[in-house]
Amino acid sequence: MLDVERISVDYGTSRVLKDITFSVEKGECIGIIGPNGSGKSTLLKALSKILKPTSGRVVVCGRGLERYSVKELARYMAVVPQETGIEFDFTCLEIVMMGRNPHMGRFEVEGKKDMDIAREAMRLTNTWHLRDRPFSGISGGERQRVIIARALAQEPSVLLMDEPVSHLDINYQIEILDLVERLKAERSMVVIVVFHDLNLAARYCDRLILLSDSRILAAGKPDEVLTQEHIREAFHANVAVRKHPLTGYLYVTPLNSCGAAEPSNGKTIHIICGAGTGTRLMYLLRSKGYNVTAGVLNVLDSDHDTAAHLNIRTISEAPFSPITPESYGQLIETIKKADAVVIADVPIGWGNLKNLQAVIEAKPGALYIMENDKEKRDYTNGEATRILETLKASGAITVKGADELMKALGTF
Ligand SMILES: Nc1ncnc2c1ncn2[C@@H]1O[C@H](COP(=O)(O)OP(=O)(O)OP(=O)(O)O)[C@@H](O)[C@H]1O
Repeated sequence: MLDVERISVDYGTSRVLKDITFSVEKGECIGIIGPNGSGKSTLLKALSKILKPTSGRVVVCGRGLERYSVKELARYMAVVPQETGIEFDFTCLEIVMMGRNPHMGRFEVEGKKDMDIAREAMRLTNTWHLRDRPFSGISGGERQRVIIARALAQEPSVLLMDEPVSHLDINYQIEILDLVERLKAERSMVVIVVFHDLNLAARYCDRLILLSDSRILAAGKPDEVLTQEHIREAFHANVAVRKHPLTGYLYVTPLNSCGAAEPSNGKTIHIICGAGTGTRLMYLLRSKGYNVTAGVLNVLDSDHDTAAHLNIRTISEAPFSPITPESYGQLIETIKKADAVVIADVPIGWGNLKNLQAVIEAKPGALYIMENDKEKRDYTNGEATRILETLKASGAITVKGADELMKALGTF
């Protein structure tokens, strides 16, 4: 449907896009992502004939872009630009009706069918109530929706959008992107969208193209492209990438430099945690420059996942498996080397009992036990509770939550 064949674009002597190649099928949504200045808008301009590539070509419906007149192309392709550049005082309905121009003959005036299509486009984008308002007198978000309505009124097979929801509030972001997703499926449209928001890109795009340094750094399904490594390379940013527990879509959380930075304050803290009890703690400790170790943790435990994201050395066990003697031995050694040990607010079941026994055996120099106010159920017939009480009696400091622990460590 749309093929991009080795296009390169220069502005003067500077090459902004190098050898870009990809294809898009009907009913597919492709997200173009990348850091500022990586050439996303330039790529959309090259795809829509606003700009002629220095080399390579774009093929739409089996025909080279150069063989389309502007009007002809507009019957296939609609563009929602970043800036509209409309300065004259048209009403919003007039703006949307402009989307019908490519479908009309030279001396034809718009008829009932055109009006019906424009009205429907305005209804879908919730802009019909703005129809008589001057385009220059409405808000940025309203304008963006009117421009999207104009694009829909073109009834395009290919829809190109440059940051279409950047001015929209959260409700309209979702409403417009849901609408585009629906129309893409119903009308078998090709949709290509430039996104700055990586989470929206992951949610709405079938495939992503990550631009960096004028070339395609990665292309594929969102989980193939949105990896920690790719994001670090393209954006120089440290992020955590996970599946959202509610939606199942990937989401990207920026972290500060803690995951990448080398530990800097010379102190090592070992954390005994599990089921998310250590997540915030690991993050806080790493961001304050501590060398952090963790475990024993089962692979698939959310704390294990966090430790991996933050480059925290972890003693790992297979999913749902008990602690082996080897891991237990490693844990004893690790605790002995640490300046302090923190027992996070762990669920006290058989899985963690050996971790607690290791603390008794290894006798850490400093020990902090995190607890909340809730009464905790002990699934070990009281054995884990007895260990915790023994540890408290022998000088462990009890703290409530990660923030209080950080304060306590300030004096450590
Ligand atoms: N008309 C122009 N003349 C010269 N250089 C340009 C022109 N337009 C863009 N550039 C440069 O080309 C590079 C790519 O710009 P482009 O707008 O395509 O990037 P982008 O990825 O869309 O950026 P952003 O995320 O900031 O919107 C930038 O370095 C930009 O300064």
